[in-house]
Amino acid sequence: MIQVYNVCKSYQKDSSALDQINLKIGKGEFVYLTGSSGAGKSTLLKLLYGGERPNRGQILIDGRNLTRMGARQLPHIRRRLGIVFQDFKLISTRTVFENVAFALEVQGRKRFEISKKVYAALKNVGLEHKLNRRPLELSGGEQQRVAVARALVVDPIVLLADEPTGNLDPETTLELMELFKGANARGSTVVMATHDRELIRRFPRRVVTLDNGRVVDDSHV
Ligand SMILES: Nc1ncnc2c1ncn2[C@@H]1O[C@H](COP(=O)(O)OP(=O)(O)OP(=O)(O)O)[C@@H](O)[C@H]1O
Repeated sequence: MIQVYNVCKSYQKDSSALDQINLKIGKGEFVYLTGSSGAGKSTLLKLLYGGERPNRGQILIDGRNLTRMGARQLPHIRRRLGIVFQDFKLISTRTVFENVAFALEVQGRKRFEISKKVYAALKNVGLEHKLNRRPLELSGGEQQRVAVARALVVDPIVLLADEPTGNLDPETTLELMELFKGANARGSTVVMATHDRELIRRFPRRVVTLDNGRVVDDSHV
């Protein structure tokens, strides 16, 4: 589902965020990306959804080469991905409902279907009673759950999540992991960046460890 070949990324001339990354992630896998702060986890996720472009190398998602796609083609593949950003990226002028609905509107889904799916996605994260609120009226953890609902509502082929449990209490973290496991069981390939060793211990899966922009370990725990 995800193929990364010899990928290098530098933001500045003399330092590299990612150096010669090679990675294959099969359809339906659940992979943690881990490593210390600055190791390159967010950068790798950004490359996987086309938010940044590599300086060298190729990235294929579902057989399609992201690195060869122009600005016009990229949104087509992105619509099939679910992305949970580290800073949520919710639209502050829109309600919770509208934020989640947006992902389906760009797919051209019918109104009735959108309402049904958005309500179900918000119920899934326990926020159906806040659908008319705006993001800034919610706590950090609630905003994160809206971001998760928005990512899952499209039944993504790939779910990319950057520290999705960062602002959550232990109980909500477990609930979120159940949501991710559910999406994975329904066929989404999951790649999740996390620092949380305890989480990995509780839900053991494949772990790719980055250090200084390189893959230093790739194992199943
Ligand atoms: N927009 C940017 N401009 C310049 N350098 C950047 C930029 N984004 C990241 N970097 C650098 O790239 C390297 C990798 O950063 P990245 O954010 O991918 O790490 P990370 O493993 O996700 O860290 P964290 O766990 O703290 O989120 C770091 O050295 C960082 O300073």
